[in-house]
Amino acid sequence: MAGVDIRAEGLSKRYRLGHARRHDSLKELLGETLRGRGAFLRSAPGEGELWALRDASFEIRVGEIVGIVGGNGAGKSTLLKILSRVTYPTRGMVDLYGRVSSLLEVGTGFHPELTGRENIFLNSAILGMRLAETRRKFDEIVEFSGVEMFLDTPVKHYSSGMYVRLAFAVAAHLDPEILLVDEVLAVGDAEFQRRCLAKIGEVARGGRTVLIVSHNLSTVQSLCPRVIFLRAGRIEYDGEASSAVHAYLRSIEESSALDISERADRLGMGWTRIADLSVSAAGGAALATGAPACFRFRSEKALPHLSCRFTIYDRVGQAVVTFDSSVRSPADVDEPSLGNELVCELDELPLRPGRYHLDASLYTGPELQDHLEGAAFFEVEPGRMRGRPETAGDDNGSVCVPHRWRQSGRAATWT
Ligand SMILES: Nc1ncnc2c1ncn2[C@@H]1O[C@H](COP(=O)(O)OP(=O)(O)OP(=O)(O)O)[C@@H](O)[C@H]1O
Repeated sequence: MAGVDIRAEGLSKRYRLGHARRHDSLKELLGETLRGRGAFLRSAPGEGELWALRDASFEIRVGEIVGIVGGNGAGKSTLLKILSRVTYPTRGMVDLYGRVSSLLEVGTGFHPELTGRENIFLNSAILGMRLAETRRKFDEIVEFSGVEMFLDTPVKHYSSGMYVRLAFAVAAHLDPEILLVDEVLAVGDAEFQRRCLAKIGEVARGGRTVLIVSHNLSTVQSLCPRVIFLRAGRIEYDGEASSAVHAYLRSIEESSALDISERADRLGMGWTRIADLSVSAAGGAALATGAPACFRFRSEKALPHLSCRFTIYDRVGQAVVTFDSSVRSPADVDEPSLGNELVCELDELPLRPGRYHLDASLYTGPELQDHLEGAAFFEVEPGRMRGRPETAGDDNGSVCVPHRWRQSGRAATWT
């Protein structure tokens, strides 16, 4: 049996509240800016303390790829920060038996005044690589990062995307024995994310140990045979990926039963928040495939440039479709009487029968004001899409698209 790479025992981390939140790393500051995390969630009101992580114990064996999932504020980043020694546990201990390379403090080892080229060497040295080894990997790193053109530019002039790409390239190419990745991948474009995921898979197949924090449940399930689900700082489930994801989705569903205004697991600036939302069919009927459906969001305040974006997920957490009111169509209607309500209407609900949930966000311009995971759960009953009966999702996928067949006519006798 393979040896142990990481052993954590009773890891706990306490933060003091009521003080300005300190950013432990540049990535944290960068990440929060990029993801629009505002002060409202992060600086919890009042004095006191918060246990971001409570009594977490686990072992990770050499060569395992382990996903870490959990809602906002569940303690995922705190756990990775402790493992990478960016921060220390209040209680408990962790043993690491390999060279760690982490992508949570992207560019922590980067010096802003130094060029990309210089930073590759600096970071490699920090990670314990020999000069000759770095030289050997240099071209590969540069090629992967896609920042060749800016290699001799100080990284302080890099966009956040370039920064992250170079940091990922360095971390992933330095043959870390343990690679820790914290959602950083969300920053790059789709093509870069695909390459990162492929690289992570390659690192893992090479017998390395990988820990990935992600909100993307399909990515986690496709990459990680084992998943740890954290809830309010505790390990709620540690085991096979789909069971962990189910446990996580169940917990989101429990939260969604709360009154929306009582939910604290939200992100964003908080100048306004989602006060209420409903998913309904026409005339009080049940939601059904191919039938009209209406998604209604009420914001606490009607701020200028308010927009709403929501993504519907199927029962295994796979994103199915996203709607975004800031992307305009000539079919949109401006209706001042709606006040602080945003309504998304569908003439034909393109979802196969099954259970779904949605994550919803409010923006003012580009600024994220509020984000709720599992803001609503709903059931879609069997129905017809343009007269054609649609069967439940499962292996057939979750969406159905209006379409027609052209054929000789003989097949029609089957129905
Ligand atoms: N430096 C800090 N000072 C005070 N509180 C903090 C600090 N860092 C984290 N917290 C709090 O600890 C809790 C866990 O935070 P953490 O970032 O680990 O959660 P997470 O699961 O990674 O969340 P997310 O998915 O939103 O990134 C949260 O309530 C957070 O507000």
